[in-house]
Amino acid sequence: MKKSNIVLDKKSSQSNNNDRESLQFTSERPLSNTETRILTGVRCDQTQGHRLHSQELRLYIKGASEDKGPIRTRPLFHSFVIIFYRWKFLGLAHIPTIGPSVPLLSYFGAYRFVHEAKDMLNEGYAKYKGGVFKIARADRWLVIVTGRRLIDEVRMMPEDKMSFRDAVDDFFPLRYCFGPDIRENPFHVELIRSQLTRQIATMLEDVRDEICASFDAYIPASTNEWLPISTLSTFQQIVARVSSRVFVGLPMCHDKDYINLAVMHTREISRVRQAMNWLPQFMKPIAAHYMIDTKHGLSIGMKLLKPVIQERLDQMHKYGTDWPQKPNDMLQWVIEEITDQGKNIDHIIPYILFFNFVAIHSSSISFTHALYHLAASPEYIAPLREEIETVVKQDGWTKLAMQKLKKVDSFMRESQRMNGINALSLSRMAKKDITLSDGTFIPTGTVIAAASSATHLDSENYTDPNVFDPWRFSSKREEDGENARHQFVATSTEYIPFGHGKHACPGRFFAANELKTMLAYTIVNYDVKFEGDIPRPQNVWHGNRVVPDTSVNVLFRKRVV
Ligand code: HEM
Repeated sequence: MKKSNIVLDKKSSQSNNNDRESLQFTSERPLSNTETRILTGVRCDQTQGHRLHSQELRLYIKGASEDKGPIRTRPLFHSFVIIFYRWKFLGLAHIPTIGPSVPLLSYFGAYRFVHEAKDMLNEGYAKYKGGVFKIARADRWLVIVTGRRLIDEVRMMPEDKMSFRDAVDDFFPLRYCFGPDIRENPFHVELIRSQLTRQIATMLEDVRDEICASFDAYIPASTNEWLPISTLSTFQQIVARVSSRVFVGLPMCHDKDYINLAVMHTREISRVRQAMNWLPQFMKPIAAHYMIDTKHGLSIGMKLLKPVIQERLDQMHKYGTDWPQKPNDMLQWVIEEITDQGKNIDHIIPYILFFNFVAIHSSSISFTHALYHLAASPEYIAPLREEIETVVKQDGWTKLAMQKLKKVDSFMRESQRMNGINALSLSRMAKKDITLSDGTFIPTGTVIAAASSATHLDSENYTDPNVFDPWRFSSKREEDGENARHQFVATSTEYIPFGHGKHACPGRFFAANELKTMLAYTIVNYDVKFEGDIPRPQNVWHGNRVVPDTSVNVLFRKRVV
């Protein structure tokens, strides 16, 4: 049953000689015993803003306790209630649970979520679509919102009501991995949103150049033999190099130690993040201290990048804001911002490592997902080749050409719909008590997320949702007025692999151009198929993360033109 928010009116307050205080409240609606206990144990102190002796706290809450007399809490019971409910339930008992909801047994639910997240999310979606359900994680409950209306509602909520940053911090404590700057001084989001996105057209030639060089280096295929490639690890390296061309420029993007740092640091952080999800909040700082060697990553980054940064600072000192051959990359933009803020160069490295982290994993997984569809169904190659060759002949490898590649765009979008990188999206933490439009009460501190995989496989949103239809979106784009809505980068309440709303991925415009160029390059230069001609292997779920099965190889052969 969904419960609305509770509004309490203070009726009277009395002090006696023993410094005891008794308060009387009335509530708008009858309360359950659980709610009464939560209020008795936790909330009243905060609501009134002054300290009360809990064992003397007398609450008369209309409906719940009027026939039983005042509720008296005892210190031990009080502490138990605080720990038990604040930590585990946080007033979420009214939200249906997938898996056991009894406090200690909920750990089994958390364990099950690691191995069977797909089944649990599908079950919750099928039962409560249009509403919410909750799933246990070892460290807290996660409330899952479903349906277009609630997704739209979450996307529109301002940061002071539903915080994206606090949710990210909860899922993944950025400060332990990158230091405090990313959280406290998040100028990088605007930098990606404006500078990087605006410069895509200028940068695409470098991107394509780096794609050619890194494919040659990592996929040395010939025309007469099939070369097996372990796709995800290979494309982590390729994406690291291609992105680094834009993030730190030449020659650093060719430096093996730097690329190694970019890939390994990203992998390490993902590994730690998974492990940390098993720990209660209060243990995370302690665990982070032992599990994450932040300083090591930052100090290697500093060792490698310091000479480059110093050289650029010298140029800035000599020439001011512009000089011949001034680098046009993210490192330069971060240096300028940090020097404008009057900070020293130690503050630059965390941002560069963070860019690697957000870009490399997400893009290499997304690319591998799409490549698996291509390898499983080589019949898609001919129409894609035809489109690419026609467009590139006319417009070269430009941003305009990428815009015109509607089939390639549709292929990527469809792959992202069916696979994605995460079964959850739009994570937020409630900063205030909120009642959603379906009547569900979400108490302060609750972490919520939208069920993205289930949304993408809902037949109300997509016809034959479980079928990979590479031209699903390019066909729609042919219809009047539908062109923009079905592009790879377009988000909506039915399409949330990049999130939706204010915090939708700011890097998606760059990512889409990079991934489309990589896919188009693969298609015109190689034939691909699975080793053993197997069908596309099922994705592997690690909790809510969705990755391609890395136990299979894709075979590459240089195309005979
Ligand atoms: C295919 C590749 C990518 C995918 C699937 C992806 C997905 C996402 C998602 C789901 C979010 C959270 C949105 C939300 O919960 O509302 C996000 C946020 C973010 N992404 Fe991406 N991303 C990708 C590539 C990139 C790249 C290449 C960059 C940087 C150049 C980037 C930078 C960011 C940043 C900075 C945020 C946080 C935004 C904020 O703080 O408001 N992403 N991304």
